[in-house]
Amino acid sequence: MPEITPTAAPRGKTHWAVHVNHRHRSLGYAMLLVVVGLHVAPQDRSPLLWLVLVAHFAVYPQLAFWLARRAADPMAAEIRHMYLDALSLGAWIAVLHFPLWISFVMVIGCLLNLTLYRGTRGWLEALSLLAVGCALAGSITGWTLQPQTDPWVTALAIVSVSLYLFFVSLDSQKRSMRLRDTRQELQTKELALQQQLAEIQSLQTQLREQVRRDALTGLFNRHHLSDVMERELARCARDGQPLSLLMIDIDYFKRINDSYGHQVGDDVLRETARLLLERTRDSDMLFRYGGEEFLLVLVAADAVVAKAVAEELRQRYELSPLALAGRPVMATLSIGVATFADHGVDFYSLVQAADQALYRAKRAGRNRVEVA
Ligand SMILES: Nc1nc2c(ncn2[C@@H]2O[C@H](COP(=O)(O)OP(=O)(O)OP(=O)(O)O)[C@@H](O)[C@H]2O)c(=O)[nH]1
Repeated sequence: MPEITPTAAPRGKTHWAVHVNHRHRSLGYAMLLVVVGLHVAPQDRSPLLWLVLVAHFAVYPQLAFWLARRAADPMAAEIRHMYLDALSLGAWIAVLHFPLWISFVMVIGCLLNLTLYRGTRGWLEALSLLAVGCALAGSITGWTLQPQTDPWVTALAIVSVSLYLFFVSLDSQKRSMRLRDTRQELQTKELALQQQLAEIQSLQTQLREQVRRDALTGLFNRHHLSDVMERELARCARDGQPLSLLMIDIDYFKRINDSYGHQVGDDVLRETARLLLERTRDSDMLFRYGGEEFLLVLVAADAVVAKAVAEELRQRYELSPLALAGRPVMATLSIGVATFADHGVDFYSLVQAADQALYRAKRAGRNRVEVA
C-alpha cells in the first residue's frame, strides 16, 4: 500500500487527516475508557492508574487534535500522534497484565491506523512501538499475565472493535468516493480546457490565413507574396530553374467604377480573380497585388512560356464578358512579364521589371502583353 504523502491544508482550514483522526481517536479511546474502566474496576488498583486512564483516554485525544491543528505540518504531527498511540497502548497492555481481548482491541486499532497512512511500513512501525511500550511498562511495573476478562468486558471489547472498524471503513469509503468525484470533475474540466484550446488553435489558424488573404477576392495578398517569393527565388537559384512574374492590370478600371458603381467594381475584381484562377496551373500562384492589379507567379516558366500564358489569359479575358448584376461588363487586361534570372535576380528587381513592362503595355494602347 502506498504511503500517503503529507499535503498542506489550505490556509485557515484544518487538514482532512487531522479531522478524521480526531474522530477515530476520540471514539476509539472513549470506548477503550469504558472497557478498561470496567475491567479494572473490580481490581484494587491505585487512584494514580485511574487518573492516568482518564487523562490518556479522555483528555489526550483532544490535546492531540489541538496540537495537530496548530502544527506547521499537520500530517507529520498526526503520524507522530499515531506513534504515541502505539507506544502508550503497548504500555497499557503490560500495565493491565495482558488482558487478551482488550490487548487485541488495542493492537488492531494501532495496526489499522498506521497501515492506513503508511502502508506495510506503518504496520511494522505499529507492531514495533506496541512491543517497545509493552517492554518499557513491563520492566517498570513487572510482568504479570492475566489474560481473562469478565464476559461483559469481553463482549464490550468485541462490540467496540467492531464499531471502530465500521467507522474507519465508512470514512475511508466516503473519502474514496469524494476522490472519485473530484477526479471526474477534473477530467470534465480537462476536457473543456482541451476543447477551448482546440478552438483557440483553430481561431489562430483562421487568423493566420486571414492575414495572408485578401478579403475581397480571397487570393493571397501582397504581404504573403514577399514570403513566397523569397522561398521560390532561393529554390530557383539553387535548381537553376526559371520563374516568371505576370503583372496583370484591368484596363480602365476607374471607368467601370464610375459607370457601374464601386459595388460592381468589386464584383469585377472578384470575377477577374476567379477567371484567372480558373486558367492557371496548380503550381502557379496568384496574388492580389494592389487595387486592380494581380500578380501571377509561374514556377519553372521562362519568358517564352510566360508570354504565351499571358497572351492566352489576355485573349480569354477579353472574350469573357463579366456577367454582373444581369449586365455584361466588358473589360480587358494589360500584362507585364518579367523572368528570373533574365530580368532580375531578386523579388524587388523582378517586380520592377514586370511593372515597367506593364507600363509599356498601357502606353502602347492597353489590352496587350509586354515582356521586360
Ligand atoms: N471597386 C473597387 N475599386 C478599386 C479597388 N481598389 C482600387 N480601386 C479603384 O481602381 C481604380 C484604379 O484606377 P487607375 O489607377 O486610374 O487605373 P485604371 O482606371 O484601371 O486605368 P489604367 O490602369 O491606366 O488602365 C481607382 O479608381 C480605384 O479607386 C477596390 O477594391 N474596389
